[in-house]
Amino acid sequence: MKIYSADQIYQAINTTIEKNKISSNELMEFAGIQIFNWFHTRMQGAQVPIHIYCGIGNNGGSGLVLGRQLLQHGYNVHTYVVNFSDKRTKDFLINYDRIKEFKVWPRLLSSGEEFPEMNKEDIIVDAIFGIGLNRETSDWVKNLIKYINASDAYTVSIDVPSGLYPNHAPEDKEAVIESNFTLTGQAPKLSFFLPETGIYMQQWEALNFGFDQEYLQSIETEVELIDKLEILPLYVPREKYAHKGIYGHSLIVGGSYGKIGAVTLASSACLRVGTGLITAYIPKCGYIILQTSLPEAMVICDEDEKNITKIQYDIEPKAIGIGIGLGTDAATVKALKAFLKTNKAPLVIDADALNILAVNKTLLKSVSKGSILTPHPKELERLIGKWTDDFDKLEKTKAFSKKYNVVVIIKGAHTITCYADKLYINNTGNPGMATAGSGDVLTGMLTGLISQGYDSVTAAILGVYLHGKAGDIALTGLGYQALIASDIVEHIGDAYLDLFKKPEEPKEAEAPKEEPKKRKATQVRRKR
Ligand SMILES: NC(=O)C1=CN([C@@H]2O[C@H](COP(=O)(O)OP(=O)(O)OC[C@H]3O[C@@H](n4cnc5c(N)ncnc54)[C@H](OP(=O)(O)O)[C@@H]3O)[C@@H](O)[C@H]2O)[C@@H](O)CC1
Ligand SMILES: Nc1ncnc2c1ncn2[C@@H]1O[C@H](COP(=O)(O)OP(=O)(O)O)[C@@H](O)[C@H]1O
Ligand SMILES: [K+]
Repeated sequence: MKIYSADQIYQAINTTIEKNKISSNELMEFAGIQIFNWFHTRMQGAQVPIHIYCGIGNNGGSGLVLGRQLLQHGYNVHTYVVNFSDKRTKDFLINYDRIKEFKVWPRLLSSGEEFPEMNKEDIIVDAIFGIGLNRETSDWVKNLIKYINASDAYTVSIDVPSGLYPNHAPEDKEAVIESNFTLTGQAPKLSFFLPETGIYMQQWEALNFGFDQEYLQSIETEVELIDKLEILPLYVPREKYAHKGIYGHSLIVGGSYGKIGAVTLASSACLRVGTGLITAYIPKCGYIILQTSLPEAMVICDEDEKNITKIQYDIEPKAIGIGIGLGTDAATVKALKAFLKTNKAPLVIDADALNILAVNKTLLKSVSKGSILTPHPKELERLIGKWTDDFDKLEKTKAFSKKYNVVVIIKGAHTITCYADKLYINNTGNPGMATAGSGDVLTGMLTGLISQGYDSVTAAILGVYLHGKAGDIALTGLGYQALIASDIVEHIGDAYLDLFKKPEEPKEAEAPKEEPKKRKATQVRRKR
């Protein structure tokens, strides 16, 4: 799914209006009705008080359309206008007038006013700011946002949690709505997926706001969200007459005394993802461990007992995963330097190999074409330096990727694959994967995918997706705490099989039950 910038969304709104010869207000009405339908399907007429906070721009206008629709259908609605400016938009004003048809006069909130009384069982709709936010909010609006956050009532934001910019970091972390559910127009925004800004919402859903589809499809975006739909065209099926030689010989270089398990995990993941052959290059101390725990793997031993001191072999690997469990012994650093100068095979560089590169940056020039770097946040910082916020981190990573012509995978809850100016945000995976060795599994998978012939960008996008999906499937029956890295390996097959499962049919709206929906909503609510 494409992720549009705020400018691109405004362009889409303007194009939709011009091309389809509709007014901006008609488009807002359409969006407001979609939001109303979302509520109506879930609430089925329940008389829970709904407090709608509307700004004076078009986000607020959409809130007023929702308010009018809810009133028309007999809901218990309280509307407020957050009067942060006297520059009200035309469509806000049209809808401000129209809600009065229902003999409802929204309460005006401005500096110095008491904030409305609310109960924690109520529902709040946040339509204060949308993507038009362009500067820090005034103190009283910030206080209102803090008041809403402290209310403990279920909060649904329209388009974005107010105070959150789609494409850069908020100046003040307290001046952002903590939303339980964000109903976003057409496609999610970049800030929904970054660790510092994604925390402002628990869930989101993209609603059809009626923007011109043809135009949306024609826009090139820098950012894409990766789900099954994006993955299916990347998958290459196996040939009937295939033999193991076709799917490549992978080499995993790593391990040191006490860290042979990392190589075992990566090698088994590499096999499970489909490599034809696998060899592990390890220090002598790992020989029996590896041959016993993974009989499918071949092993080449370094002459040293505990560390890798020379990377030499007589095989021709199609891809090499390097760095896991490697350590940073002086002899290992020397071996890595010598190896990088002669190696031509694409690399998947992880863990200590990244740390060695970070303190010997000139070595980055010797990294072979088509290589992938897989840093977790600390390793990334060592490579690209400190960043001011997550958006700055992305810019620095892009610059790094371009400078050294490498794919960089920024590991995290939403792992991001960066190649030059493009960012691919992964949407599988779960916090159960924050466990020792899960990164080693990813390294093995990526190596195995390149060996099978996927180019490095495709291998990165596909590998990260399958890794997360395997973790998600493993989670069932295990739970977050018990999931360990070997479980991810064991479910790689299921992650492949899941690609070909039909998507679940959308469930019909449930008939209203005695228990009102809002109870359910309050029970699952977890504000920070
Ligand atoms: N037909 C349509 O157009 C549709 C629009 N839709 C909806 O419109 C939303 C975008 O609307 P929007 O452009 O009016 O911006 P919005 O976020 O409501 O902000 C209002 C204005 O506030 C101002 N301002 C900014 N920062 C400020 C600050 N810190 N403190 C005080 N004032 C501040 C700034 O104006 P300024 O003062 O800079 O001139 C800004 O323009 C979008 O998110 C979606 O929900 C959908 O319903 C689909 C149909
Ligand atoms: N909260 C999370 N949600 C989804 N995936 C996660 C989460 N935390 C970690 N992961 C994934 O687990 C892996 C951890 O990698 P890494 O930190 O290198 O682990 P290790 O060094 O122990 O192998 C990454 O692929 C990362 O994306
Ligand atoms: K909002």
